[in-house]
Amino acid sequence: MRIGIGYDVHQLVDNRTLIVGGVTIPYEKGLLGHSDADVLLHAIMDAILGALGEGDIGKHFPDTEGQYKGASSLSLLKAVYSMMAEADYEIGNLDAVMIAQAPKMSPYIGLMKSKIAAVLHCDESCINLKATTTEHLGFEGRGEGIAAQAVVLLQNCAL
Ligand SMILES: Nc1ccn([C@@H]2O[C@H](COP(=O)(O)O)[C@@H](O)[C@H]2O)c(=O)n1
Ligand SMILES: C[C@@]1(CO)OP(=O)(O)OP(=O)(O)OC[C@H]1O
Repeated sequence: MRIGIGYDVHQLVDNRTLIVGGVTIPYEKGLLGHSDADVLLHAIMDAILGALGEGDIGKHFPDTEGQYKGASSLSLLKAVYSMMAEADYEIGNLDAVMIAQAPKMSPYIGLMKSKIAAVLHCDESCINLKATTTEHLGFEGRGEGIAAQAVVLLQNCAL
């Protein structure tokens, strides 16, 4: 078994679509990034890459490369899943938290879980997603950005 953690932050700005956990969420702002800036999927990918001892998403999908401009983070997650499967690992369980004053994430968590489970070829019961505000404290609390943290346990499926 191998464990990994991931953490990511993206700024909330005007004129961007808000995509979190592979789901488009109606909101007045969206996250800024080279890719679609899906902060939750970025934290999950970093956790998986960490567990594999493979660095982070910046190493595999550099933001200096045009091919990742506007990239769907679900497609990047598919590439991370391929690395994981190639190394004979499967998801044991994954736990993640989104830190956002707004919007309310709970209505979208079911759909996020189904999209992530489909890409990672695991049962939805292996994935736990949650959200918290910071009670208006800090950059998340001021609505300037959204953060996400993830922890993943990988199991060796060749054993
Ligand atoms: N962006 C968010 C933040 C929170 N939630 C849900 O609300 C609950 C209460 O949040 P607190 O920060 O006041 O603890 C939290 O447990 C989440 O279920 C949310 O959906 N979206
Ligand atoms: C996802 C990548 C893809 O170029 O770009 P960003 O959307 O800017 O996201 P970040 O969390 O800064 O990670 C770096 C890159 O891998």
